[in-house]
Amino acid sequence: MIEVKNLTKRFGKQLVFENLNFKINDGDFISLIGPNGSGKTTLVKIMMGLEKKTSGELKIDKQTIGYVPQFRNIDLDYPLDIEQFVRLNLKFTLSPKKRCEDNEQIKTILEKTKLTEIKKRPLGLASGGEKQKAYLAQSLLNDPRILILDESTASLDVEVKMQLMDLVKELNEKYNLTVIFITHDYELTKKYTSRALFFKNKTIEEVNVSDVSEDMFEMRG
Ligand SMILES: Nc1ncnc2c1ncn2[C@@H]1O[C@H](COP(=O)(O)OP(=O)(O)OP(=O)(O)O)[C@@H](O)[C@H]1O
Repeated sequence: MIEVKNLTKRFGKQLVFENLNFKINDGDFISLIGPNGSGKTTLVKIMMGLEKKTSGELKIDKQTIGYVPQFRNIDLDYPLDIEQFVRLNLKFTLSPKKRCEDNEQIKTILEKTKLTEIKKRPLGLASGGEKQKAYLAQSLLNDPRILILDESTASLDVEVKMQLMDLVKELNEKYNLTVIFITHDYELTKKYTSRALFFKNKTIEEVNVSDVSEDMFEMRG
């Protein structure tokens, strides 16, 4: 569970948000929505221990967070294949036992993310959706209990977005994985998430997913 009490963040004199209060339960599929610059990324950075809070409380197990970034294209001549890319975050080891365990873990993750058949494909030649699946697979190393999708579906075709989200939903349901989905996508919010946290007036309020409307995503200013 993640528990936030009166969480406030300032950058110098700039107040990003104040007095955030919410709980996220294990297995929740949460969308984090709000206009540009409202503090979504800052909040997840604080959750991941990459940014300091100014005040308030945050209870979370930092060891168990996986992170999938926004899609960015990768050069055609990128040297690693999909499997090698997924293995990147493994710690180097000389222990044969640990190597065996790592290989098993990678095999399972490639199966979970439906990448087994294309694991030898050079990442640079993979489609946008396949690249995002490779990032998703990499984020599952070390068996995270919380998965943060930071606009991970942006710039993908509609069908590919849905495929990625179907896969994330499957992981959420099968393994009770908690998912926090930062998004500007109104339709994906409605279709996939069960709770929505909305940044408004420098704080957060929970809204019913059925009440989420397009104007909640509008650009600031
Ligand atoms: N390291 C930093 N130093 C100073 N200001 C920052 C820093 N990081 C973010 N900010 C500011 O904090 C505010 C919130 O930014 P943040 O990236 O969290 O918003 P966001 O809701 O994720 O926006 P977007 O939807 O555009 O990604 C912005 O005004 C931003 O300029």
